[in-house]
Amino acid sequence: MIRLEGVSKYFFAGTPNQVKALDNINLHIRPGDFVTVIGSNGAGKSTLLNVIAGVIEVDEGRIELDGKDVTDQPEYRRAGFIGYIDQNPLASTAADMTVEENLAMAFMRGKRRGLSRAVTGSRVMAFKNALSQIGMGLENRLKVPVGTLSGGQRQALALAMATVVQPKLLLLDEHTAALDPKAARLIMDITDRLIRTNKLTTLMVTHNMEQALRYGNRLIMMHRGKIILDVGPHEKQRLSVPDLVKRFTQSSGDVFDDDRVLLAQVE
Ligand SMILES: Nc1ncnc2c1ncn2[C@@H]1O[C@H](COP(=O)(O)OP(=O)(O)OP(=O)(O)O)[C@@H](O)[C@H]1O
Repeated sequence: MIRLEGVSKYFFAGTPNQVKALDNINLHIRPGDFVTVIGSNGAGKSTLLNVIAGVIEVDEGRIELDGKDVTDQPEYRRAGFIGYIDQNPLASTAADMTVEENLAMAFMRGKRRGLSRAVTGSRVMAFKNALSQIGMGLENRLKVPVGTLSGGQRQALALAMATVVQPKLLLLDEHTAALDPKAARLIMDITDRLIRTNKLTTLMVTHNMEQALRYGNRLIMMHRGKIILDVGPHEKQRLSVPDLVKRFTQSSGDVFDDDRVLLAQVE
């Protein structure tokens, strides 16, 4: 489904501040995989999602989606088949547009027609259907400006937008991190249900190790631009948070230094 071969990404290349954010990444994600991604500060997790989405160009290596080389494909072309949500509810939805206009925009992603033709009767049915899967009653608030919704409702809408047209791949970059704990749990439950029901192939970055262990069928851990741990469903089920911290130290030779990750365990 998605395959990364020898992918590297540098920032400030050729300067004293050069950072190798991705260091020869090889990764194969199979259809229906729900992969959680965890790692230390600046490990390269967001960069990994960004190169897959086409937001950032790679310096070395290639990216294949469904056997097709998409390495040089721009972000707007990939947006037609990749859903992407980051942690900022203000960025994932447009405040001055209504719920249905936001969905219309998402529905038109990767298609050629103009936005003006987007909100039609049959599409409203599709929007209502996507929103009712979320289960927050937003299907009854289609005309409401998104700026009046809570952060949790906006991330729920972002999930509906990312899935109103079934994406080949869903990328989630700490999409619950900016929410209060109750809203974060709700959005995570909705996310898990959507992924299972629609069998969505998903890559989810989280700073919460418990979340990384509880959800998905595979877990990868990153450190300094490399994947240092890749565990499948059976091993993942048996791992605890202290096991993960220990495995990090064994694989990296470093001490786990991300306070957010460690503090998240007592949320
Ligand atoms: N646009 C950029 N310009 C320069 N350096 C960048 C840029 N984006 C990321 N980096 C650097 O690349 C490295 C990887 O960053 P990235 O954001 O991918 O890590 P991360 O694992 O998501 O970190 P965190 O969990 O702390 O958000 C870091 O050293 C970071 O400072």
